[in-house]
Amino acid sequence: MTTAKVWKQTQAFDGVPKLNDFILEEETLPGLQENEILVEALYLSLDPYFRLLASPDQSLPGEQVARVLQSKSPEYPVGSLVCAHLGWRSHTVVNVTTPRVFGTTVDLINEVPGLSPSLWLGTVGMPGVTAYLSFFEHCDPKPGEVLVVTAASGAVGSIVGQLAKHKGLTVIGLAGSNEKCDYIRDLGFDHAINYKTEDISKALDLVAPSGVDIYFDNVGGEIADIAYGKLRDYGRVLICGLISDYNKSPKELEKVTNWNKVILFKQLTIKGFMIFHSKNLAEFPRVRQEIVTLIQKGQLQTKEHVTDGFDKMPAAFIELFTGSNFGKAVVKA
Ligand SMILES: NC(=O)C1=CN([C@@H]2O[C@H](COP(=O)(O)OP(=O)(O)OC[C@H]3O[C@@H](n4cnc5c(N)ncnc54)[C@H](OP(=O)(O)O)[C@@H]3O)[C@@H](O)[C@H]2O)C=CC1
Ligand SMILES: CCCCCC(=O)/C=C/[C@@H]1[C@@H](C/C=C\CCCC(=O)O)[C@@H](O)C[C@H]1O
Repeated sequence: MTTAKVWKQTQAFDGVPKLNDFILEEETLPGLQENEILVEALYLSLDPYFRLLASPDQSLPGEQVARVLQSKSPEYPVGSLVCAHLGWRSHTVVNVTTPRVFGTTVDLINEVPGLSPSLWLGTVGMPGVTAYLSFFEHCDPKPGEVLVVTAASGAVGSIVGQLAKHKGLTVIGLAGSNEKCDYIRDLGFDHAINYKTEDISKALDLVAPSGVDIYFDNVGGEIADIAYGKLRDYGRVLICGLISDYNKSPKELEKVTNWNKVILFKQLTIKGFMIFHSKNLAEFPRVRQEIVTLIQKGQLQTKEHVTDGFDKMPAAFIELFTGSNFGKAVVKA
């Protein structure tokens, strides 16, 4: 008999999630049926989108890297590592033939010497593939252009900025502390703006006096509103995330500018991107390999914010909304 520790939500979130919105429970797991495996979580991912998807009626969402402890599926031998949407659980019995949330599967990890398997939750996983696909396939980037990216030191933003530098763009990152700004400059970003202490509009005018070609939006709200105002003719906006909105009720959302006339006259393109759509899922193996190669060549730096202990899941999740994470947020179980 295996006992699993499982985090559950006690009540609907109201504003920024609080520690008492979560409770840790225990579950006794059943024995294995055909095609089932028992896995133990090694690393669990914390992602901003949980804030919008989580509900007290459902288990808490999210991917984890886990080790197979028992197996009734020959393709998933004991000891192998998997990456899958299993939620906030220490142990799970999962049927490997049943598609999981968003049509995802239980993926075997082909370990790469020198790379921590936790990266399959970050740069080598969903956030890295998001950055790669959304930048290359939806931003139409051209050498010499100017790109602005927000949440720039984070899982998605730091990769977008580095890829844009490799492509020959001028890259401006916005981040929430001087330490984060120093980090993205070290990554090769041309300019870093601390959006908490600087006048964003003036700072952008200073570093991009001729305007911006691509705004890669991870935050939405007031910051996005300022960035839209800096776009030049044929500018592009890729809406990847809106983290500044996730904890707000509809009434609390900032009033933003009506940009329609500017979109028309400047012939701007505004696109949304969601990684877990079948077209993007099919691209994971190819893009994962491209990303691993870039890391191995030293052309892509990764940064993780690892919190030790499954019992710290809620606290580590809340940190995403205070900016206390510095790099891809993962919990080591
Ligand atoms: N469309 C898609 O398919 C996907 C979208 N996303 C989105 O990308 C964005 C970044 O996610 P991810 O890289 O995983 O997370 P990060 O690693 O960037 O962590 C979140 C960061 O967001 C910043 N932040 C938090 N609150 C605010 C706020 N109110 N205003 C401005 N910045 C804020 C903080 O950095 P700082 O200290 O700089 O403020 C924080 O560290 C999110 O919006 C997420 O939803 C992610 C994956 C896939
Ligand atoms: C829930 C909206 C999140 C906005 C941006 C974001 O972080 C996306 C993250 C995706 C996430 C989206 C999850 C659910 C969308 C459901 C839409 C629907 O059809 O109802 C998931 O795809 C993994 C992250 O990449």
